[in-house]
Amino acid sequence: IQDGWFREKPLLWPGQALGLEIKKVLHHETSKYQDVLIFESTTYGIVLALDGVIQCTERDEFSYQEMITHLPMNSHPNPKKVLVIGGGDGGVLREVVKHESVEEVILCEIDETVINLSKKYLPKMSIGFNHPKVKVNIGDGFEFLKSKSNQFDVIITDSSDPVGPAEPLFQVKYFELMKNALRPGGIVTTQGECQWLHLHLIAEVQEYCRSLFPVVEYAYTTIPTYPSGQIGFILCSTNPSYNLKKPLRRWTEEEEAKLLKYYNAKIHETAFVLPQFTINGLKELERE
Ligand SMILES: NCCCN[C@H]1CC[C@H](N)CC1
Repeated sequence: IQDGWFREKPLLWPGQALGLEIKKVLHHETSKYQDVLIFESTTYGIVLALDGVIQCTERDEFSYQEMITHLPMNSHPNPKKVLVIGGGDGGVLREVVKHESVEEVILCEIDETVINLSKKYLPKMSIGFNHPKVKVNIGDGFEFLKSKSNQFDVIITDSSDPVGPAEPLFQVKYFELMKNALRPGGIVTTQGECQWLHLHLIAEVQEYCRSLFPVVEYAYTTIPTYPSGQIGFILCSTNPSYNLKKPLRRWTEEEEAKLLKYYNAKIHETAFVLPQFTINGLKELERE
């Protein structure tokens, strides 16, 4: 923070940094795991930053929360039991319970401070915690999964970046644990970083996911306050017949207008359409 601006730490995006003008700093503390900053910006509403990296802003969070949730959920025929790893701001929970089929959603977040501060300062996201179908478990998602098998239809890993507390959530062992925790026909989706910045990481994660799942796809969404204005998702399906790229289920256009601000059945499909540099880049990296 300097002269009234927050400048993002170039954690995994060297040489660039998004700036947001600060109206008021609301809270700043060091939790057990990370530096937690919440400030009111002049143009993006309230902002949550962890270790100097923007996690969500009120103005554009819906893009990420809706896409990371509805891409897998609408690719599954009847998702009843859902697990969210991370997601301490509550935004993904708010989206998961929009699906009638859901009977229970468990959220496993390592840092309780993030949940408590989201409940205090991010009510439009933390509203996700106030639903009867929601159960919260404070702990390490990696450890949580070790004792789970054949339990979930969809697992969503809504994590920060692979530096700091979320680092283990990008390793092959973690994907093996998620696969084991899925019911037959289950689907996994993880925060998959950005095609403008992280093709190496995307190629590496896709490679070991392909050794575990018959279907592995990368999709992305546009979101102004994430590095390079985009964020991707890696989706893995245990059922080879699922074509993740077309929604198996969908809301009507009227329902979409009422329920959603970013996702819809058409954008579900276009999210998987990649620019040539990404197609070429991932192919070259796979050959290495
Ligand atoms: N619900 C919080 C989403 C966190 N997602 C990540 C935050 C940090 C970004 N560099 C990448 C996405």
